Amino acid sequence: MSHPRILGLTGSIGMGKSTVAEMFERAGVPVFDADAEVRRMQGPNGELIDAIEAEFPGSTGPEGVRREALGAQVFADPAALKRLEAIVHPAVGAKRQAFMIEHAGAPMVVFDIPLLFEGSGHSQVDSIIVVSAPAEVQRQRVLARPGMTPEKFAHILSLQVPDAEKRARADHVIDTGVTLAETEKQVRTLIDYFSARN
Ligand SMILES: CC(C)(COP(=O)(O)OP(=O)(O)OC[C@H]1O[C@@H](n2cnc3c(N)ncnc32)[C@H](O)[C@@H]1O)[C@@H](O)C(=O)NCCC(=O)NCCS
Ligand SMILES: Nc1ncnc2c1ncn2[C@@H]1O[C@H](COP(=O)(O)OP(=O)(O)OP(=O)(O)O)[C@@H](O)[C@H]1O
Repeated sequence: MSHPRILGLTGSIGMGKSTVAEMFERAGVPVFDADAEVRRMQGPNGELIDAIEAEFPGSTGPEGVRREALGAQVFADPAALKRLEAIVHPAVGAKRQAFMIEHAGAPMVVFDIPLLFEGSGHSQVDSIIVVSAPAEVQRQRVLARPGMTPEKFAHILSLQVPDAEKRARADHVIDTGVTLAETEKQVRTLIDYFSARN
């Protein structure tokens, strides 16, 4: 059976992936937001709470996963991060399957996958779209976020595939170092391009 063309949307921290995903959504393209699914499943009464509490005692509470505390633990310890991913990633896969069934009739869908290159995401998509801006723009955006420090930023960057490599492996790059209107125009152009190919 044919399925909608799957556009995998990715980019490093602060490159504007969420903003661009919203632009696709506004244009009528269904978007699967892996991060949002994770947050839901890790939130109050989320289906992953018990498994995460069992593996990382004390990491959850009435509000669900204590994200800052768990993040501090797993981002400092690659083996712990692997154990968390082993709980989270299969659950995300199941949600994605349900999304595809729901939107089986659409010409194209977007998978918003922060870690497309870091994980196995690239094998699940038909085309890879990378959002990218100059490193200095990225740095300013991320450091403007509450609770972010230059050290934290450097560490998260070290866990991610470098922007240059992402761009090299992309089928299409969306420039987010420009105005929102210019970026939105690039999104429209891509949608037209994929519409014409269906
Ligand atoms: C540890 C958690 C609870 C921390 O949550 P918190 O809200 O503080 O941070 P957030 O999720 O926004 O991540 C911050 C930055 O780290 C990056 N990041 C998140 N998980 C990973 C990972 N497994 N490997 C590398 N980078 C990661 C994100 O892309 C983002 O740029 C959360 O990141 C998590 O559960 N991660 C493991 C699950 C996972 O792989 N999620 C990615 C989407 S499927
Ligand atoms: N042309 C542009 N395209 C996208 N974002 C832009 C642009 N110009 C300014 N911005 C701003 O940059 C920020 C990008 O943040 P956004 O949350 O979209 O990044 P992200 O890549 O999803 O981050 P993370 O991976 O950390 O979750 C937003 O505040 C957005 O308004």
